[in-house]
Amino acid sequence: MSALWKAALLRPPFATLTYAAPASLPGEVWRVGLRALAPLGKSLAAVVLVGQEQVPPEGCELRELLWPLEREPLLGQPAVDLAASLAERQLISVGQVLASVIPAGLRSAVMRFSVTGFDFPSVLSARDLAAMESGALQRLAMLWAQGRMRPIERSARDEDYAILKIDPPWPIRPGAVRQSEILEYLHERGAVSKTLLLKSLPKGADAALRGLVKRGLVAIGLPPADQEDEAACAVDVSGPVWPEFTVEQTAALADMTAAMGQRNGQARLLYGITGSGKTMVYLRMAEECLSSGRSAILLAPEVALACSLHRQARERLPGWRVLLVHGYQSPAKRERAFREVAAVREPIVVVGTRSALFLPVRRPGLIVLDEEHDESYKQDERLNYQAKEVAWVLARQTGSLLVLGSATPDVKTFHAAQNGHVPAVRLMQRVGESRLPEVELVDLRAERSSPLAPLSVQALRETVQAGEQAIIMLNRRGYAPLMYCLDCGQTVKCPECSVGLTFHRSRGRLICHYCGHAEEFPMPCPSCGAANYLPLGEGTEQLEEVLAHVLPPETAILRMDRDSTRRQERLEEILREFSSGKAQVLVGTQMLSKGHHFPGVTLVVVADADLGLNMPDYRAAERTFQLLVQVSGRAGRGEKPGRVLVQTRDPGNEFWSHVLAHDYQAFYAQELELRRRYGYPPFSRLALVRASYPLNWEQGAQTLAKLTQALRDEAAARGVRALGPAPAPIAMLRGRKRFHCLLKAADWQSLRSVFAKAHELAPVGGELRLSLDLDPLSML
Ligand SMILES: Nc1ncnc2c1ncn2[C@@H]1O[C@H](COP(=O)(O)OP(=O)(O)OP(=O)(O)O)[C@@H](O)[C@H]1O
Ligand SMILES: [Zn+2]
Repeated sequence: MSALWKAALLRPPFATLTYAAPASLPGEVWRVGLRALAPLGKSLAAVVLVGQEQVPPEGCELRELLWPLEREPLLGQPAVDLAASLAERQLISVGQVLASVIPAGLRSAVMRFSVTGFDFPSVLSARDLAAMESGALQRLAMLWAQGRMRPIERSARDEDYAILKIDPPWPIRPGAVRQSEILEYLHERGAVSKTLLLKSLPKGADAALRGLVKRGLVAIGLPPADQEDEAACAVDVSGPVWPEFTVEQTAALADMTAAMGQRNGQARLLYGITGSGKTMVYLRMAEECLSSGRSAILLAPEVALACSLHRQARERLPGWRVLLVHGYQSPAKRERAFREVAAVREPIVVVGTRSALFLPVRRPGLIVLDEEHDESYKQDERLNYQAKEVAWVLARQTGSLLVLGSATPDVKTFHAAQNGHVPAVRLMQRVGESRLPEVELVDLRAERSSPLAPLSVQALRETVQAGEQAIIMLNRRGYAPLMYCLDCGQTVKCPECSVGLTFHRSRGRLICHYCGHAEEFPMPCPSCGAANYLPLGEGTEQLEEVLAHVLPPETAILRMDRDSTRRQERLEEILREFSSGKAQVLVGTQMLSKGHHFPGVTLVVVADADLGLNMPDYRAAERTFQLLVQVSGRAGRGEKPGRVLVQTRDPGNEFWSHVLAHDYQAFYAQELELRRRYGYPPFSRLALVRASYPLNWEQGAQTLAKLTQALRDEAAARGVRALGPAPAPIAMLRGRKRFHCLLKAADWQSLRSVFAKAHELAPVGGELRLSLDLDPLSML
């Protein structure tokens, strides 16, 4: 009997089906990770071979694979194993995982082959093959073996992108509705493919777009992320000059290099304070790894940080191939990267964001996750995963070393380090002369009207007058988070979500930060029709305005938040202007806390440190601590010492003492005690079942009640604690009512079983959406 293969479908229903290898081709052709054409119903589908099978399926006809889509498998065994393990964890099929990680162009069954020999036409399509008799297929197989039949690779075509060139307010006629629509659209989403843009907007957008291009408001071309990569690759790199490593760096390198050399899948926590030279250690490790003949994967939580890491890697590792891969690149670019990684045989360096873990890197030896505590390592849309876990699985499967680096490790990671599961390597000194800054609390309670206390204003003035730089962080964009109507006492809410609309003054709009709903402002109050508003609270836009008032008039102030950096060039411009010292003051959201190295900064002000602390979330304290340490770490990185002012309305809170002392370990000890007391991770496994249904769905309450019962019964039977379902903190989002049920258990398996069972018992109609978030990061 011919061999049987398990093949994962790369399109719905994403099932794994068993096929027989056809007699026409020799058995060696078929290998794990190979893409192939397989018959499915009356059509053809692209599949990935995920393993062999011993027993034929019962009760259905066994069909044969048609033809391989490539000579060498696109995916190696590690990539297939990784997909399989993630599928198991997320209760989905391998095909679903593979379909999410393989670029679209490589999932298609529409395929052609070039053929030379016998009397075949020179080009054969997949359909032609499907229609052939076995004799013809056998002749083709001879050509395939001789390399005279090849798949025709459709090289991924670069699409034209529409790119916004100017920030609002835009110089267009008030009546230019179409143009305004295009500009708003691009401002909301960043660069998008021209085809998608025109498809999403009403007719007539084409002409309007041409008008905008002519006037220089919009450009058509490669997306900025692709341009950036090209620019970095054009940089002329000279030989690496490694600095002399510090004693701590040397010890860290020695330990981790030894662990990497054992090739048995170990992990290390690189716990190093801000500015202690962690990045330098990663790069040196990468060089070591490449020299030993294996590839290195270096991940950063955000695109801007990945770009910066990529530049440094290119500088330090000349002569090696260094690839940048992240989610803002165009599909064509990502497809090329995927093919390139699959094809190269020599060791390479892949730098990127979380999705880069799924590239089919052949022989990884080192996987680094910088800023491992960052929440961006978890993906919650489409395919759910936590990159840290995926990386850990990959490291064990491939015998690589996993390095998790942070100044403020995830409490769970540090707990694992304390228990000896993930040995910790420490860098407790800053490199060179720089010292950690002094942190002081500023009591904001007496302050009624200004977002800045007199002490902070004074410090800012002194800094600017001394020719030094300051950073002010306020983790809320826009002008004011709430618009309060003085006549009726209501605040303006999003019609689709149970949250207030944020006033964005420069755009003249009220915007929902959750769904993007926008209203022109000024407008009459939706409740009473008056127009007598009081903006409540402050956002970065307002803070920028306040600063312009209180600082000397010649002070140059920059703002960095999601609104001011919609255009990637603008983000780089801001970073450049600030690092070059052209501007003295940088205001922004948590975006500015991460990774950037500004040696001229001597003062950091945290405008509202209480913001994150009061979130309804067991991780609120951890998240706030991490943010404050990161942003404090931006001060005093040069020769001059730094100062950090933390403004709070709750100065008595014990939490601050750890921030003032930069004492991660004291914070950790206190936090761990709380987690133990309330049974939160790392002392339990947590999952959030999210359910939602449309506001006007009549069977909603009843269906939810059934689900609730099923969840509770199953949880009780398995010793899992179930809290809820209760309305979510954001009880309505995009017109859907939302409910949460928090599950706590000792192990992941029981959580999964409870969810699976509930799913089964309470059949989910089309209207009720149900999802399982394992180890949730956000409880909103
Ligand atoms: N051994 C060394 N000698 C001299 N300079 C060094 C050394 N190691 C690192 N540096 C420099 O010190 C600065 C900070 O190093 P690096 O960016 O690696 O720190 P980090 O720990 O990653 O900081 P953060 O966590 O704040 O991002 C960089 O400019 C880097 O080039
Ligand atoms: Zn909304």
